[in-house]
Amino acid sequence: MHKDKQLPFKEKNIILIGFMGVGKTTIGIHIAKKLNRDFIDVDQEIEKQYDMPVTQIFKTMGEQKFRQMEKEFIVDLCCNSRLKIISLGGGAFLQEEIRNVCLSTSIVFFLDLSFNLWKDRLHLLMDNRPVLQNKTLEEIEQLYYSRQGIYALNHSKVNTDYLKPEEVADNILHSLKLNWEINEPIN
Ligand SMILES: Nc1ncnc2c1ncn2[C@@H]1O[C@H](COP(=O)(O)OP(=O)(O)OP(=O)(O)O)[C@@H](O)[C@H]1O
Ligand SMILES: O=C(O)C1=C[C@@H](O)[C@@H](O)[C@H](O)C1
Ligand SMILES: [Mg+2]
Repeated sequence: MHKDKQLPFKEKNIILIGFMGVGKTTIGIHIAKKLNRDFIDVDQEIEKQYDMPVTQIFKTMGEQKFRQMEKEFIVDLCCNSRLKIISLGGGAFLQEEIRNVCLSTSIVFFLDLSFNLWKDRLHLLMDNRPVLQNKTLEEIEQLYYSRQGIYALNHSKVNTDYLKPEEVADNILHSLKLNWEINEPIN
C-alpha cells in the first residue's frame, strides 16, 4: 500500500517492542481502546493462523520456522496497513529485516522494565514462553541484557517501572499527541 510513499504521521502504525512480559500485549490493548483503533498481536495472529500456541509451534515446526512466519507477517502488516496498534513478539526485533521495515514505516515504542522488577513476573510467563523454558534465572538475565542493544533501536523509549498498564498507555498517548502536533500542526 505505501511501499514507496510515507504515510502521514498520524496514520502510521504504532508498534510496541521489548522483552517478553514487559507488557506489549496488555498495554497495546489499552492504547488501541483509547484511540479507537484495531489492535494486532503478532504472536496471537500466528497462533490463529496455525491453530496452535507458540510453544507448540516451536515444538513441532522449530524456532526457525516460527521466525520465518513472524517475519513474513510483520513485513506484510507494515507494508499494507495503517492506523494499527501492533504488539510484536519479544524476539521479533532480532531480525534485521523486521527492524528495518518497522522503523521505516511505523512509530516504534520500546517498553522498558528493569530486570529486578521483571523477575517478579517470571512465574506468569514460564508456561507459554518457550524461549524461557529450561533456563536458569542467570541464563534468563543474560538473555535479557543481550537483547537490550536491539531494543535500543526505537523511536521512543518508555519506562514502565512501577506503572500500571493503563498509566504506561496514557504516557504513550501523551507522547504521540505531542508528536502528532509537532509533525502535523493544525495550522
Ligand atoms: N505494567 C504492568 N504491571 C503489572 N503487570 C503487568 C504490567 N504489564 C503487563 N503485566 C502482566 O505481565 C504479564 C505479561 O504481560 P504481556 O503478555 O502483556 O507481555 P508481553 O510484552 O506481551 O510478552 P510477550 O513478548 O511474551 O508477548 C501479564 O500477566 C500482564 O498482566
Ligand atoms: O522473546 C522471544 O524470543 C519470544 C517472545 C514471545 O513473544 C514469542 O514471540 C515467542 O515465545 C518468542
Ligand atoms: Mg505479547
